Formats: sequence, C-alpha cells, structure tokens
Amino acid sequence: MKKTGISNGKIILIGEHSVVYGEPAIAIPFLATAIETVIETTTGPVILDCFFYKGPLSQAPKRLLNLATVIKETVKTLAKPLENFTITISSTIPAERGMGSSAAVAVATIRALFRYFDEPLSNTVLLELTNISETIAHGNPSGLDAAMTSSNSPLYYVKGQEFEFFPLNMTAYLVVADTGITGQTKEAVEHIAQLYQSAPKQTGYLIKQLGQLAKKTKLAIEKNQAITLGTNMTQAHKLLSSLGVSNRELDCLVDTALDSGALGAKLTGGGRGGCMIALAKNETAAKRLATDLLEAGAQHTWLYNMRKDGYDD
Ligand SMILES: C[C@@](O)(CCO)CC(=O)[O-]
Repeated sequence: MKKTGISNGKIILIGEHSVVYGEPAIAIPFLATAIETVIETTTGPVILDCFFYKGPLSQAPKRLLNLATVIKETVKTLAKPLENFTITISSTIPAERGMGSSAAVAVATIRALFRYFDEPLSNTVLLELTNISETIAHGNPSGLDAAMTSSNSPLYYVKGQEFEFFPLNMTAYLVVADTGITGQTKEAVEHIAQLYQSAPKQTGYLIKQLGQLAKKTKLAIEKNQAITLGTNMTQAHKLLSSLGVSNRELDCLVDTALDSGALGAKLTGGGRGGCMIALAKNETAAKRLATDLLEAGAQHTWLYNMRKDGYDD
C-alpha cells in the first residue's frame, strides 16, 4: 500500500514576529513550492527517506528531531504500531528560508500518515500535531506557519482566534528573492523575546507598530491599493530591522528592490537570512526587479501574480 500527503510553502506578507505576541499577520500560500510525503508498506522498523537522511527513524539525526517527534506523536494519536512502513519526503520548498518548510514537512507527513491508516484528520488535530514539531523547531510558534502551509487561501491570522481567509485580488506582483543564506528563525524569535525582557517599552512599541501595519495592510488589499501595500511593507522591514532580525544581505536586497522601482520591499519569515519580498506594479516591473535582485546576489527569484492568487514564472 502507498499513500500520499501534500502541503505548500508560505509567504508572510506582513506581521512576522509580532504575530507571536498576539498581533495580526497576513500570509499567503506559496504554491510554487510544495512538499510531498509518501508512506509505503515495508517490513521492519520505520525507515525515513528525506533530504538530510535515509535510514531507520530511530536513528534520525538531531536536526530532524521535530520531524521524528511528529511522526511518533501522530502514530501514537492513531494508536498504530510504529513499524512496517517507509516515509519518503520530497520538497521544493527551500529549507530554512522563511517559507515554512519545517511546518510544511510536518503537515504533509501527518496527512500522509492519516491517509495511510485510513483515518479522518480534522484541521484541529492537524494543527495541534504540526505545532508539536514547530515548538521543537522554533521554541514559541505563533501557529501561523502551520495554518498557512496547510491551506491554499490567503489568511489574516491572529494567534488563538478563528482563521480569517480572504481573497488577495490585487493588481500587483510580488518578487520573492532568496538570499541563499539559511534563516535563523529560532534565534530570531529568541532574540526578540530577550529584547522584550531587557527593553519592554521600546520592543512592545515596535511590535504594536507592526500590528497596526498588518491591520492597515488588510484594508489596502481589500481596496486594491498596491502603493499603500508597498509603503507598509517597507515600513515593516524598517521595524523588523530595528528589532534586530534583518541582516546585511536582506537589507542589501531590500535597498536594491527599492532602487529598482519596487513599490515596497521587506524580509519575509523569521529573518536573519532566508527570503525577502518586493512588490511590483506589473509583470514587466517584476521581471526587471527579479533581474536586478539576482545581479545584487539573490540566489533565486520567483514571481507571484497577486491577481491570480497563485504564481507565474
Ligand atoms: C517569525 C515567525 O513569526 C514566522 C516564521 O515563519 C514565527 C512564528 O510566527 O511562529
């Protein structure tokens, strides 16, 4: 027997980090990237076959602790024996680039396991199990990555509140550019937590500002106001920079994007590496931006047509 589970990448448009503190965030599915987990019947111990490792699940390296734990917890939830199958994971979501790869791996694998054992999977259970993995990966996840990598509609997200999906429907393009440097989400989240302790007033102020921008951004999207969206993105990047979660490479790509006519630009995801996004008014401007970003050192770029709520390449 063979069963499959899938998930997609995600892009945070606005509100990363502040979402951990209860402020709203807006994320969009990044269907250009995906993860597929295949579970196949074999005999003997569970075998894991993925990007970093192939071998018995029980001997998986420490960097796969979140994945190994979520597999064990899922099988426990299903009350099934942890043996006699092989888990093969393939991914086009670049790892540790702020695109939600850790949550997406968990989502695809939980889905595959539930299908393999022919059990229905509720969204609540899916998100609870994914957050076990995310807690190991990030320490204090907001739940946004789990919510977005398991869905293909744009989401206005507030931790602990009901999900608010909404149509993007904007006449604009995003260019997503990968610095090629692995992001440090866990360190960045911990850094802000420490900052909150050492400078609560200043940190709280910056976090609130990010929340305000997310609220304004939702209105701008509803009114198809690309210029306002761009301005908010650039403003958010400045706030995230002040919180210490940008780095030289991200700042350089943001500056390049703005110099080359982007309506706005910012880091996306945990920061300190990973990806940035830039807003372009149309496809021609987006293609020019992508070329300039590659020349400035980006390792890879993707174009995202916000009108079609999908992507173009
Ligand atoms: C940095 C963060 O806001 C997003 C990481 O993709 C962390 C989280 O929401 O759990």
